[in-house]
Amino acid sequence: KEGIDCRKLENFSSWYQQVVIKADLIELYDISGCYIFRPWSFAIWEKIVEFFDAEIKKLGVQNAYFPLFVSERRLRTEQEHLEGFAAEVAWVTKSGSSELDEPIAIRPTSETIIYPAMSKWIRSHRDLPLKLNQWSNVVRWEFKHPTPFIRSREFLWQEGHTAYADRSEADHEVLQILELYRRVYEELLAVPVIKGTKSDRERFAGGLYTTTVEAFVPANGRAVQGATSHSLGQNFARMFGIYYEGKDSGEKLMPWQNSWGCTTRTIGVAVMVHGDDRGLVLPPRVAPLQVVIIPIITKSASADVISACEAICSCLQRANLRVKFDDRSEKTPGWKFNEWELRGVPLRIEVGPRDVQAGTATIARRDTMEKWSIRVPNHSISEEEDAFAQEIHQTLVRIQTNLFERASAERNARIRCVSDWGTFMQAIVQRCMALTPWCNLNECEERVRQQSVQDSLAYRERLATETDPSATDAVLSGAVKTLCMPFASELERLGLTNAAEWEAPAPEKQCFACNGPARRWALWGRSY
Ligand SMILES: O=C1CCCN[C@@H]1CCCn1cnc2cc(F)c(F)cc2c1=O
Ligand SMILES: [Mg+2]
Repeated sequence: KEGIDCRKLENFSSWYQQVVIKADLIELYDISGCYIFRPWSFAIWEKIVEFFDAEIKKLGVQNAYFPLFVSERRLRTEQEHLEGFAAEVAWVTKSGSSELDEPIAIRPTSETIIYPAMSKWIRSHRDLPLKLNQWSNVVRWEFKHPTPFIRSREFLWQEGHTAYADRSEADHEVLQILELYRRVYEELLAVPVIKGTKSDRERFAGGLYTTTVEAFVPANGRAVQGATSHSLGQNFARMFGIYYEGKDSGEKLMPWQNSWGCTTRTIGVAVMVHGDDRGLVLPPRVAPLQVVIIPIITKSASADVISACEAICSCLQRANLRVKFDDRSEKTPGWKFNEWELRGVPLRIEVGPRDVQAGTATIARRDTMEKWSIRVPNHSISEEEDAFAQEIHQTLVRIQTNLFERASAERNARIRCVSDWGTFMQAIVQRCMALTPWCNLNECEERVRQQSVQDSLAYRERLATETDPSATDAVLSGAVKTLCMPFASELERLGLTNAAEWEAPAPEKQCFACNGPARRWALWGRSY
């Protein structure tokens, strides 16, 4: 199959649609917004699940499974929380040719399914803390343009739902889970994220506060919400009648609840951040295949080359690396090089006749496209085999680190600290994120959203007249919104050293948009 026929930085959306198909991550499907997860992407999700599931079990979370369906009555338990989402709910109204008496919703999230059960299970303080998680699919009938992995009408996720007697324990868990989400992105997917709190406008309205990890796609200048961890306070306990008997007095108390979710959007973010014009670039930690071995066969020396490849393959398999010997005789080495580069395999080992004579092989890194010669072990000496496997493992670690450092440098270069509207809009039209002193008022955020749309349209017009019309499609569409209010520690981690004022802007600081008193530092950007 042919490679990607456009450049990532020239036509990002076409590049992305081609990569997800040609790297065998997904197959298209005849229902809009729905995609088939082929093994190459499902294996990545499995790595994320394996890591996160093990970590939440260390925190005492138990997995359970709740029904896919929820009655209309039950879904409407929480009116205001639903009203904003009603258009996204998918309903079953028939079975066979007969209408159902009552329409049944397909879960878009499971609060209204889980919390009535929780109110039965939580009676005494001894029933707390209750910590449940569900791995499942959910359906949200989005109307915005679908994007594989990033925005789809069905996606896979985990949703955690916990209840605590002690508020501080609940608050602590919110941040523990957020740290796990950071690790999923930064340690598994090599994608840098920024932790912070959502503004009043962006948070989960049914809860108390929302924390988030925010990613960024330099190639198109858009931020992506990576995963969210909410404190619900006692709001849902009140709504669903979840009470328990206090320890000393028999009084009825409400637990403090959290909910947290991470979805298959993770896969799309990694594709967008690391991919290049040759296709997918996979972080070794989640790569379904870490090393592919390719024989360079000539008439004469084929048997020796094949056995040399097989020996290398079994040596690396014994070292628990995910390795494949591509011995297909009907494909040329060149074809195989392109295929495995397109699919993002981190390392390639080539073995030709001269290598067999010299006891060497050629190794090629997918992230830097560097190629060099290495010594292969004498396969009867186990120390040499161990050393070889160790060397390959070290190289994979270097690739993982390089991907994270490269993505971090690119992301950091796209954060502008600004304190007035002009430089704010300049940052935005230059496809950057903007860190600003902000009043933290809802109506101010609303005005920034509206004004930013107008200003970038005006900017687009000016561009169209002054320069070539094509320059205008460089100006992103869509409103600017707050991505998060970064934790002070995050701003230090970003190397923004004047941390002293990061806890809160100095009192004389004014909001960049309305000049009112600045109370927070806010990170803004265009997002998915
Ligand atoms: O984000 C999470 C983490 C996992 C558990 N749920 C929370 C809040 C989900 C917020 N949300 C998000 N989207 C929704 C879409 C709907 F169609 C709908 F009926 C409800 C919702 C909805 O409540
Ligand atoms: Mg939504």
